[in-house]
Amino acid sequence: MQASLLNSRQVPCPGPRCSSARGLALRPPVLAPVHVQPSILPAVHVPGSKRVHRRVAMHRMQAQEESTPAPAQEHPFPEEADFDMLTTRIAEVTKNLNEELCGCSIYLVGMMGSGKSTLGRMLANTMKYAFFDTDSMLEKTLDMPVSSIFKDYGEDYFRDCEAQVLKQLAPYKNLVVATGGGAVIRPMNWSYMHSGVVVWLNGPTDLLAKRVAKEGIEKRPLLASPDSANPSQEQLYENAKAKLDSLLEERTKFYDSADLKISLEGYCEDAEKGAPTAVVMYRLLCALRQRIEDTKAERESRRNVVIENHGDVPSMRVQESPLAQQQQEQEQQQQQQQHRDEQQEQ
Ligand SMILES: Nc1ncnc2c1ncn2[C@@H]1O[C@H](COP(=O)(O)OP(=O)(O)O)[C@@H](O)[C@H]1O
Ligand SMILES: O=C(O)C1=C[C@@H](OP(=O)(O)O)[C@@H](O)[C@H](O)C1
Repeated sequence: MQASLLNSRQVPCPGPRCSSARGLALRPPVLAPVHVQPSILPAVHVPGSKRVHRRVAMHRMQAQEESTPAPAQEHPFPEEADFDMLTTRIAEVTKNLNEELCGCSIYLVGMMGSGKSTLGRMLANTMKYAFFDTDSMLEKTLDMPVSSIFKDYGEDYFRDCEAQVLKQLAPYKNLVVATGGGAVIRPMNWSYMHSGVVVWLNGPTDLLAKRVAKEGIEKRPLLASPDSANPSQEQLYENAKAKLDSLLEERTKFYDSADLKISLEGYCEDAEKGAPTAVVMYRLLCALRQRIEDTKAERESRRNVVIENHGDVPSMRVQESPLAQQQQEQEQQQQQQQHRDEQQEQ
């Protein structure tokens, strides 16, 4: 089965794109944001004999209702947090976030069961972004479940298709994309995902195994065990845990390349269930905001080069930024004060 690349004419030109690989949320707003409209979404041309060519449906899902209140937290909530407080905090941290991100897309990566699809929908809804799930896009395009794609065509073919989907999404802004757990293993996919911010949802494998065992592994062919046709819940969990452990070992080096790493761990009495989706989203939003603040401060503190035109030959001079100047002044004042204190002591 040969992989055919998507005809480039099918991908709307987004304008010049920054090729820098890391921290794209922080990239200066050189681009006019590209707002995704369902009607301009590209058709995904997947490789292989079927050559299915369909318009990709838009999935702007409603946020999943979180019925469980947030559990008591050590971090980020100092005290017992209730759902109202969490909602308020989420609203606070989301304020002006879109403008600051300049529509930068968010790519969720992580192992199976880490909640990429669940969180992705909620995040997209909160940020007023469009949501895409690469597995669902492939299933719709090929008109078959992920497990059948693996069974009938093999994992390589699935990975080729997955790469095509990511390539097609990369030019767009204002997206939350839930990727498949193995998308990270192809280096090329990183070049697509780094058109946005890549966020790793990182949780312990026993938590992930519990979730996928509960859900059933039909959607996740890599977790299927050849040993038993009708596995018990416990066998499902054990098989899933063993497989997830070995996959995580292989993949950690890839996940480590993400821009942000968000913990799924729960706290206190709900520890074994992991943090509720809304709490994970709050952590993610805080991390995004923090990254933006850090970058702003870093930019501010950089020296500016000033070209001066005194006479015939322009000369170049390095000028401190206002923030750096302020810091220098403060340091000077502190030194002077220290000097005065020392003199007084003598
Ligand atoms: N924060 C969470 N708390 C409890 N269950 C969750 C949470 N996030 C996801 N789940 C459940 O875990 C399972 C896997 O979630 P999913 O979003 O499909 O993960 P992924 O897309 O990463 O494979 C689903 O049954 C989902 O309802
Ligand atoms: O980890 C993986 O290699 C896979 C994860 C799955 O997606 P989820 O992570 O959404 O379960 C799906 O893409 C496929 O079964 C392969």
